[in-house]
Amino acid sequence: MTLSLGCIADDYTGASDLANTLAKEGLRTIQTIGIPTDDLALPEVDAIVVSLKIRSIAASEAVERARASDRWLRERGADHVMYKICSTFDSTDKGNIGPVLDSLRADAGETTVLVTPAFPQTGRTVYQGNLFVGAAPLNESPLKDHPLNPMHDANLVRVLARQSAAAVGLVDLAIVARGAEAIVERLARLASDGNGAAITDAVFESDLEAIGAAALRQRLSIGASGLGLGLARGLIAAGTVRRHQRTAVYGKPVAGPAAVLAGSCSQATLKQIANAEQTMPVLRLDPEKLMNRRDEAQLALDWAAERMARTPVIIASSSNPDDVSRLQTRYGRDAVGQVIERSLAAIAEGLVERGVRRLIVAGGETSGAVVDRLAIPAFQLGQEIVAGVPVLHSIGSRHGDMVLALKSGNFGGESFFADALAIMA
Ligand SMILES: Nc1ncnc2c1ncn2[C@@H]1O[C@H](COP(=O)(O)OP(=O)(O)OP(=O)(O)O)[C@@H](O)[C@H]1O
Ligand SMILES: O=C(O)[C@@H](O)C(=O)CO
Repeated sequence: MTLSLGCIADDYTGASDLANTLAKEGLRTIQTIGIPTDDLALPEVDAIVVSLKIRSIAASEAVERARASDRWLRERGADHVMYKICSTFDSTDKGNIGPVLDSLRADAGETTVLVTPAFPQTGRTVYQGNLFVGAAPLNESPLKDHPLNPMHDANLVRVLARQSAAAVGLVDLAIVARGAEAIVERLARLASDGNGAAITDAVFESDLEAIGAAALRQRLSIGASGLGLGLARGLIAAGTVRRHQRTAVYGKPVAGPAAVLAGSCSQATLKQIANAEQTMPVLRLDPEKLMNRRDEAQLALDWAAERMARTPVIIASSSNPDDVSRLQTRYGRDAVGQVIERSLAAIAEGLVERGVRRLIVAGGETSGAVVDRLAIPAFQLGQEIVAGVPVLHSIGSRHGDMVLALKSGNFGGESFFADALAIMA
């Protein structure tokens, strides 16, 4: 297999979002969970998205895993590697976007790396280096209350400069609007001024096409799904990849009970849970009890077992920002995140042991914990449910064929869970 594009995603929902975009644009794409073992049979593809769970771990470990994935992808022929970050630039002053950028840039021998989290389809745009979520600057959006990485600054030039060892410049919209050549010239100028990265404005898909064409002149780029769209269109326009029709469904339909697990505390997920509560049973886990009682997961499984032969069930730890911060003050942010992720992963395993084969998970960290526990090695891309969330068909799962949807916390409309279950039926 010779890859035309290699991608490394810093979380699993982000990986399926990017893989969905690439598949939609005509690239044969699969999502792997980490670096696959040599014995995993993979189909012939144009792009692989290696999913890592490195958004919120120690920077040194994130760097090590990203570098190993980068080496693996390049050994399989990928000339260009995209590092997929969140469209809301989820990170802290310690990283991990800056440290990973610095190390991948050094490995690729690049001078100034193009960075853009813009993804206009989901309302993420960048202007004068400032990230907007819909109409709100990042620091006024719900991301200001994120449980792991609250975002308090919309100016990404500043945000990235705090994380990266190198200086950070800007390719502004006026330059992007002039096209790929103008972007390449600006990057060369920023390189000669000593910048290691360039936040790049983008508002419309045409901006992303110019950005993709410019990025492909280099060996590395960093961004969200919008950048993936630009790279895919650039590869097809250059004739490097032939456009393939997306195959919507692989294999036989998967039967068996369906369940939803939610660990995301985003406003979008909270609304989706409230909406689903009108039509299906929802178990709201008590996070305080999850922190203290070992049998809480077992109780949730007993609750689900009584219902899931008749109806899909939802089990959620999600709370509003005030409750999240109370819990974190009491037990510490990392401890809370990890204990709840572990509990939801244990519940996922118990559900699958009881026959669940269709599973929706809300939240990137939560999805990482669940998919790791289920030890699913890779996914084929199925139908798109909403922008950024595809149906995923397991490859090589020890539980037999499964279909999953890994929903980024902020994605999807209020009826997402019912809509997804209908498509996954
Ligand atoms: N009630 C709660 N109180 C505090 N933390 C919680 C609670 N429920 C879940 N968590 C933790 O909050 C974090 C949510 O992160 P996760 O990545 O799953 O969702 P998200 O950030 O909304 O999604 P995405 O990364 O896809 O945007 C997880 O670490 C989870 O364990
Ligand atoms: O880019 C996004 O917003 C998502 O794919 C994501 O990474 C959320 O975890």
